[in-house]
Amino acid sequence: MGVVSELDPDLLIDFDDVLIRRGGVTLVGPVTWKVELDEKWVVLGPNGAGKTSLLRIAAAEVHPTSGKAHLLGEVLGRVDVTELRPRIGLSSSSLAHRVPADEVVRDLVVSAGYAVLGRWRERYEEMDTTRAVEMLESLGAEHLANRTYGTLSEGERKRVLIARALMTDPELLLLDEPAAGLDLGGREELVARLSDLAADPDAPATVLITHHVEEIPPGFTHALLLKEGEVVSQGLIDDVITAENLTHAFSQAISLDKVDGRFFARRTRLPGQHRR
Ligand SMILES: Nc1ncnc2c1ncn2[C@@H]1O[C@H](COP(=O)(O)OP(=O)(O)OP(=O)(O)O)[C@@H](O)[C@H]1O
Repeated sequence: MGVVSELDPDLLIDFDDVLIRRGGVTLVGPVTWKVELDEKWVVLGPNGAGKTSLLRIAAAEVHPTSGKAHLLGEVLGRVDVTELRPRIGLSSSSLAHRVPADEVVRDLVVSAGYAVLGRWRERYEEMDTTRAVEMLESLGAEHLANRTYGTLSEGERKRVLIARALMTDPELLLLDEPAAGLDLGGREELVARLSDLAADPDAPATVLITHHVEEIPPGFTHALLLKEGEVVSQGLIDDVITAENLTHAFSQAISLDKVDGRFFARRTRLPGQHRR
């Protein structure tokens, strides 16, 4: 009798009580979380809440200490992660720091398909180069194709790394704090590009980590809010990103506005509270 897979192919992330523990300390979890094919998620929470730890399971970089993690219809722990990883596009600051300064942007993007960084050895196919330029175009960065990575601004680097993450036509796109370190113009440019991506029916399911509600691109559909490793709330974005939930997660009285699909948060001074 054959083994019938019970895994739903439309579920790209299917975590059941996943938890990561190191040295007796729980970094994140238990988290039960499902991300479907057409969903765009934001993972939000204070410093140290466990966002990157959770994303590292989704990137097949670490296995949970306990719980079950299904990724792209495969069971983490039973699948060869080297086959899984090309199906997942990842942009993170740890990756950004590993890129050699003299890497030419076009080669950096093309090399994603070969899972190499800082190695220009193969003669890449012309088709790959064409696709790399298309990916750069989709992030408004085609003019940077011939530049070396070390000469780019922070904002340009972020856009180039997202183009690289999209190069393999991944089923799942993971973006760890893509707007960190950007100035207002850079942030707004990136938010607009990610909003365009969210509206593209061919775009992969996406998970974006951020600390700031202002960085949530319009069109993102769902949110997961973490505090001290645990889920405060998760689900449709407007149900999760609320003043009440943010107040709880950030342990401060937060008021929230939504204008033209964008969120804006600030601390509310409680009655009788004076500036110190
Ligand atoms: N290898 C490790 N060993 C011990 N503790 C760790 C390890 N990696 C992370 N941590 C701790 O786990 C907690 C969660 O870290 P994580 O990086 O996932 O949080 P985060 O929400 O992404 O934080 P930030 O917003 O500051 O980037 C933090 O307290 C961190 O210090």
